Amino acid sequence: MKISVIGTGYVGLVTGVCLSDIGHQVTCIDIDQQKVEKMRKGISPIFEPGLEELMVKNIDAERLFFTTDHKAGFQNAQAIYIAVGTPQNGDGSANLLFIEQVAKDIATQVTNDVVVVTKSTVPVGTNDYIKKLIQEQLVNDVKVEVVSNPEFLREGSAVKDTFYGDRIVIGSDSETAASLIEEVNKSFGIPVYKTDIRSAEMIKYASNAFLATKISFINEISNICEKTGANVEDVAIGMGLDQRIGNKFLNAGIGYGGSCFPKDTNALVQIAGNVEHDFELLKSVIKVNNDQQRLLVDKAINRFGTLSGKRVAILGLAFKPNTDDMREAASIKISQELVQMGAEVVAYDPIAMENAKKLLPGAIMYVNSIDEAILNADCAFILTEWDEIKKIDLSNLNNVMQEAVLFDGRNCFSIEETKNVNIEYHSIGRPSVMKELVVN
Ligand SMILES: NC(=O)C1=CN([C@@H]2O[C@H](COP(=O)(O)OP(=O)(O)OC[C@H]3O[C@@H](n4cnc5c(N)ncnc54)[C@H](O)[C@@H]3O)[C@@H](O)[C@H]2O)C=CC1
Ligand SMILES: O=C(O)[C@H]1O[C@H](OP(=O)(O)OP(=O)(O)OC[C@H]2O[C@@H](n3ccc(=O)[nH]c3=O)[C@H](O)[C@@H]2O)[C@H](O)[C@@H](O)[C@@H]1O
Repeated sequence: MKISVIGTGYVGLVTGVCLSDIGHQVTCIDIDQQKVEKMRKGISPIFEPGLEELMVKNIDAERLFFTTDHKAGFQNAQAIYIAVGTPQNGDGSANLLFIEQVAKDIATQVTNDVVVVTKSTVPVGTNDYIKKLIQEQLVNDVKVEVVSNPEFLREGSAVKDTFYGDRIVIGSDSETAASLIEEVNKSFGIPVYKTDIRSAEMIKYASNAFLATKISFINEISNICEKTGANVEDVAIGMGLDQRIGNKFLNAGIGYGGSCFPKDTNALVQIAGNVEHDFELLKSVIKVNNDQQRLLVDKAINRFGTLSGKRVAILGLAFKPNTDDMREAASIKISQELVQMGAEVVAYDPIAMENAKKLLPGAIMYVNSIDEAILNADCAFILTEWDEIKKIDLSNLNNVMQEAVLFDGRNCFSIEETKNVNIEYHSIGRPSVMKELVVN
């Protein structure tokens, strides 16, 4: 089938590439000329495992194309996917400016009957609004149907999630349009759940809000564990053995970040507010998350009294491993606080440093390895659980750091192994390990 995808970010590019890989003729459209030129050469503008290989394969097979020209990109397409950003407005609501522009692009430049598929995360009722905008501005005599097809992929495993996702949700008021999109996805072999448009839109927000709730819940439990002497990892394992609870998304840490949980939870509070529903539970989830992002800094202040003049190594900057995305990463707030307190901050991330430089305070020093970051440091903060960071040689810390004090926001190490190498180790929801004094 001939398909167009508008927007080549984490969702649009992965969707376009994977649809081409299952045999469709896909044209990806973006307004960013530089990005398009890169992608034409088979270079991915984002770091996403496995993506570039598939791009090259499908460009070579002449199934995958890139353009900045909407009209050319829409030519003969049976489905046009919308995958542009829906960032957060100042009040927390979703900003639909990119969506509105795309609706205009479609209305004015489509020349054949088409099904418009919304992948972007949009508030309940937005697909009806998109349909209205398109109908109002339509230039040619063509039939346009609208389908909601929310995306559930995770950054860092986006390609895998697209091929092996748990479900594909298709929301439509047209059986023909829904069937066409089911057909597009057939080769993925993933269970399809068809529903009405508004329910599909709500499934996306409810899913992200529920996952965020799970994280804030375990983070609250972790704070109580710290005060009562329990170990949150054992608690999470014990809880997760109950299949009604499940063992996923119970990793306590420094709170959720990323381009979606923070913005989508805020947007759902707004969506609820618009129909006079005060979503108290979700507001608490958001508050718990904001507080959790401060936790490591508080622990460090308790330990050192002041961080002024201390050399602090930050290991990991991205909001999660295997991505270069820095949007709403906990490292932003944490590094700002450290710099404000007068700490000398040295940071390392295997992939996200270039993006980090655009968002983090100018005073931060960036280095190219963990070893350089921890050299002579008074303490180290672990903010992202990259494999490389989980493999640090703990036994060497006493030799290279000023003081071997670790504040681990991702529980990368067991309490036992940190005791064995005699370092000071503060983690989340688990007892702190203090250094034993060795008397000669
Ligand atoms: N990032 C993620 O992991 C996920 C994101 N989502 C949702 O998917 C949507 C897209 O998210 P991302 O891929 O992260 O966005 P992004 O911000 O990475 O990419 C959006 C792209 O759209 C392009 N664009 C903007 N206006 C355009 C126009 N008129 N014509 C053509 N291209 C245009 C931009 O240049 C940019 O390349 C959002 O609604 C997000 O909430 C949903 C699931 C996962
Ligand atoms: O709508 C979206 O954009 C996407 O948002 C999340 O995906 P993503 O943000 O890429 O990454 P996650 O793996 O969900 O992690 C989000 C944040 O939660 C944190 N997290 C996750 C799991 C956990 O147990 N504990 C925890 O603190 C991670 O460190 C990270 O900061 C959802 O998992 C996807 O299903 C959804 O499509």
